Formats: sequence, structure tokens, C-alpha cells
Amino acid sequence: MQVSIKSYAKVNIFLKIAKKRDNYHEIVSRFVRVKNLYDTISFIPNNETNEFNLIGDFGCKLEDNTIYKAFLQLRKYCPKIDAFFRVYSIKVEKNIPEFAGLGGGSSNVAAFLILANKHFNLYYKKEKLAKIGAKIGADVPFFVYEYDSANVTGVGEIVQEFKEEPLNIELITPKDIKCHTGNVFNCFRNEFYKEISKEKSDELLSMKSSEILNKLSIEEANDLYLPAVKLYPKLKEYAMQDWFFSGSGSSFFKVI
Ligand SMILES: C[C@](O)(CO)[C@H](O)COP(=O)(O)OP(=O)(O)OC[C@H]1O[C@@H](n2ccc(N)nc2=O)[C@H](O)[C@@H]1O
Ligand SMILES: Nc1ncnc2c1ncn2[C@@H]1O[C@H](COP(=O)(O)OP(=O)(O)OP(=O)(O)O)[C@@H](O)[C@H]1O
Repeated sequence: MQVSIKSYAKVNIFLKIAKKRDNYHEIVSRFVRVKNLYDTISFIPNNETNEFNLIGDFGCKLEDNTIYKAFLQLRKYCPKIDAFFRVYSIKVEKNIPEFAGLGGGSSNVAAFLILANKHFNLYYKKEKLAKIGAKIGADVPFFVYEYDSANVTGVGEIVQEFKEEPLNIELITPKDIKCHTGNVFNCFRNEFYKEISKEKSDELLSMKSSEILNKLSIEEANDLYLPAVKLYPKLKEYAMQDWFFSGSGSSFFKVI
């Protein structure tokens, strides 16, 4: 029985805004999994608390933890998991930095749902897991599908595999800068708002990631870069030639 799963980070090769949807923004993006950066989530048969027990190095309270939120959602469909997680703990070896644009919280949700789906023989389809998880984090559907590379649109709920050669990603995450996704989107909306055209978006979605990065500058590739720099000017110190920006920051990456 599988009791452990890798929960990978992602980068956004490009990230453009298509339109507003209430308080959210519809994105047009290429997501790529980072093969060499992952958390490990395990179910371990050791829980002295007799309640849900999450062991790991997190910067938030249990109630705010995305794995706990995923447990609460899944329990609605499958009440028996409640008894299981009074006897088992969830242990997370946390390597993906938080507030880094690498999707750590969403990735953990997807990994938990995939592992629970196998462990409890639920046989839920990916579509169902993606729907359950999307309530918790916008990037969960991408991680649920386990594609190495995908085009992601809507508010993250539309995921289409993009077949291309595997990419090796090098990352730099400034330790001293924590980018708040909501604040970066707000700044984009108030001061930098623009929408990508249908033609441009179709063009980018059909191009290989390496071609996109050869063609675009860091500002052109990611609409959230300039608002993030406006809010967190220290980011500029990390911006180097040929490096790109992931999500709402703070991580920079390049393909090696
Ligand atoms: C931009 C990306 O980093 C791309 O990978 C993600 O889609 C962000 O995903 P996330 O961190 O899971 O975002 P959430 O926690 O769902 O949203 C945080 C806040 O960011 C804003 N937000 C987020 C995603 C989105 N497409 N539009 C938004 O405007 C909303 O104000 C929201 O309240
Ligand atoms: N399982 C989790 N792993 C990481 N962060 C979590 C988790 N659960 C809740 N959080 C909280 O969520 C916030 C940021 O999470 P996360 O690291 O996913 O965001 P991010 O780096 O902004 O990613 P992205 O913008 O790509 O979605 C922090 O407040 C963090 O403490």
C-alpha cells in the first residue's frame, strides 16, 4: 500500500491575464513541474493526539493549512477517513518555500488527494479530485493531473497537457521576500491592468516553452512581474539576464 507521495513545485513559463472574473483574474499560462524540488507527504501509523495531526514545518496554523482544508473537503465525500486520521498522522517534509510563486500549498492539496484516493481505494477520477481541490487553491487542478507541462487557463481549472521535451529548471527564491498573491493581483488590477488578445494567447499556448523563453523578456512573459516589483522593490536585486519570474513571485527561474 502506497503511503508516501512527492508533491512537486511548478513554475509559470509565461503568465498572462485574459480578463477579470469577480475578484479573480482569468489567466493564460504554461505550467511546468519542477522535477528536483518537491515536498514528501506520508501517512504514518503514529498519532497520539486522537485528532487530525499534521507534522511538518509550516508558516501557518493548522486551520489555514491547505492539507487540512483538503482533508475537511474529502471527509464530506468519504467520512471514514476521519477515523483513519485519528490513528495515522500526516508527515510533510517541506522543501518548497512558501510565498514563492512555486505553488507549494496547491501542490500539497493535490498530492494529498491523489494519495488518499489510492490509499482508500476511492477510484475518484482526476476531474473529481481537481474540482474538490480547486476550492482550496487555484493551482490544484494542474497538480492533480500530474502533467510535466500543461497549458492552464480560466482561474486554473482548465488544464491541457502540453507535450514537449522535459525541461530542467534552475530556481532562485529570495529568502527575504515573501510575495502575497492577492496583493500582487490587486496591484496589477489597479495599476498595470491589460488583457492579452485571443491571437497572442493562441500563439503562446502553441509554442514550446524553450521557444517562448527565447522570444520574451521577463516583463513580457509574466504580467505579474512589474506589479510584484512595485510592491517588493528588492526583487530587482535578483533579476538577472535571461532569468524569468514565476507566478506572483518571489522565485526566478531559467531553463538549463
Ligand atoms: C497566479 C498563480 O500563482 C499562477 O500559478 C496562481 O494561480 C495563484 O494561485 P493561489 O496562490 O492558489 O491563489 P489563491 O490562494 O486561490 O488566491 C489568492 C488571491 O489572489 C487573487 N487571485 C488569485 C488567482 C487568480 N487567478 N486571480 C486572482 O485575482 C485573489 O485575490 C485571491 O484571493
Ligand atoms: N501546505 C501548505 N504548504 C505551504 N504553504 C501553506 C500550506 N498551507 C497553507 N499555507 C500558507 O499559504 C500561504 C502561501 O502558500 P504557497 O506557498 O502555496 O503560496 P505561493 O508561494 O504564493 O504559491 P503560488 O503563488 O504559486 O500559488 C502561506 O501563508 C502559507 O503559510
